[in-house]
Amino acid sequence: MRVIPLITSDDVAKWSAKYIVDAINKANPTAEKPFVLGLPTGGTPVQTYKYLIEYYRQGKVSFKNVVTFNMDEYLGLSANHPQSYSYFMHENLFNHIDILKENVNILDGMTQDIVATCLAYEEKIKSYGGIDLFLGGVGIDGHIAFNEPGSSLTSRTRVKTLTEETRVANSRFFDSLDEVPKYALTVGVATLLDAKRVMILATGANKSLAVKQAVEGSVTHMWTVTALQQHKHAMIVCDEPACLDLTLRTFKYFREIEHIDPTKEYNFERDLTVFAEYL
Ligand SMILES: N[C@@H]1[C@@H](O)[C@H](O)[C@@H](COP(=O)(O)O)O[C@@H]1O
Repeated sequence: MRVIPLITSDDVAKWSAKYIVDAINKANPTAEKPFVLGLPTGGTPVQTYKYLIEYYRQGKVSFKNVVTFNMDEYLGLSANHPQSYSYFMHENLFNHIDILKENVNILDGMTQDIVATCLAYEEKIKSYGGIDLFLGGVGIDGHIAFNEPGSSLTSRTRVKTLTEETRVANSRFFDSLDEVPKYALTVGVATLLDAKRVMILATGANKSLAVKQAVEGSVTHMWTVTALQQHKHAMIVCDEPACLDLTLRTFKYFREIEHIDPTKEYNFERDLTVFAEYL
């Protein structure tokens, strides 16, 4: 696993946006062979999306030949509900870039046939030859997408019951806790592990235990993010507060190999060139 312990949450956003842009450009996607990008919602990726929009506006990237699959959606919220993940994605990214409507895939929270919807999602991902890069966040309890503690590490897209902790954490986006849905559709841990690359963003001290488990803990379904230890190209990009629970040894080790020196300005261009083999 590659751990990139940056300084600020803005560094995390810059780093991840640059990585995504470079990956898309390097793939040189076409309509026949698009770049397939997995995407999350939540507070963490918002700044990354802002930088992606900026790159697009500067003409440094096009999303015309990019196909996206979002990782999850609340069950019972329609696409135009302001708290639905579909609404979030359009507001924060899709409405501001040149992605084609038909290339955006988000699970239907209003589906009448959950099993068929989830199965079709997996099939559609497969039809594109899999996901090239899955971007994700992490919950306080170490969940990825909505794979709550105890989720099977071999799970596929399905419906999940949300934990009280997740509902409380996500209630900040709703008027009250009662309004937070109790269920969600989500890609499974195995769906994530199938992606060619997975990049998890973690910012803020409330994510530090999850980061510790992900990097130093053992693989366990109680912290589903730990499954990434079994992935060939998994990355965790974090700010300093999110690293608070890492041992100093681990922290220094990754800082050193990633050339991150807090006394100097981080050179985003250089590092992505140095690590071009990862792209
Ligand atoms: N299903 C989402 C996850 O995909 C996200 O990673 C997590 C953390 O969100 P935030 O970035 O707001 O902390 O929240 C939700 O539970």
